[in-house]
Amino acid sequence: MKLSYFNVRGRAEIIRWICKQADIPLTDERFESAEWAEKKKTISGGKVPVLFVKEYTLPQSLAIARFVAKKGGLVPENDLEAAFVDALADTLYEVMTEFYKTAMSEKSDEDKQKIWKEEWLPKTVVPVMDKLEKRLKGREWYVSDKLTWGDLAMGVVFGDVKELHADAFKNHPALAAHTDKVRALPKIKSWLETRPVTKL
Ligand SMILES: N[C@@H](CCC(=O)N[C@@H](CS)C(=O)NCC(=O)O)C(=O)O
Repeated sequence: MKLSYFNVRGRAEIIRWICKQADIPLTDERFESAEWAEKKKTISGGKVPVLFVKEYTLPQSLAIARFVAKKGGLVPENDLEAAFVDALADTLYEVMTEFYKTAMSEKSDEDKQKIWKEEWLPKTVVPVMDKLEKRLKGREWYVSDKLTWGDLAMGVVFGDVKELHADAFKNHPALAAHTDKVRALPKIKSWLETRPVTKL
């Protein structure tokens, strides 16, 4: 299978993590923004990420993530638990959509940092962190009694948040510990050490 996306973590990173954790071979095709106009013409739907699988081109990051997670045993067998993982992924997707709105704007880097710190973090991220913190107290994994792709999605998002705004985790010790634990999973740790370094 081949994943095609810009040379950023963005909406593709969760898919890359799932494939690493589940040992699913994946060609991680990346392209630069300058190549996009030409590339876009070749992709029905004109958006990325897409997964090339057999003769198909599968769009939508969360559909792709769920597809590879199922293959890799990272979706709970219990339907209700699986739905809670989906709900968690949707919540994190919404959090990141707010982040990308600013990232893609014409604002200066300085203004973007200010908006993320003073608006996005307190208004969008912290209310979600509060909810996650409550649920995680006394639990090893967020939904199920074993690791799911929802935990990986949390690791992707909150790892980045923690690097940017470590202070925000002072009141969220269970979430901080969960983030560290996910990022210390041997296959994830190795990916973090070797993945291309990109801004987003
Ligand atoms: N809901 C879609 C969103 C896809 C999307 O908007 N992708 C952006 C990059 S993150 C894109 O292709 N932008 C270029 C364009 O629209 O021309 C998903 O999660 O995959």
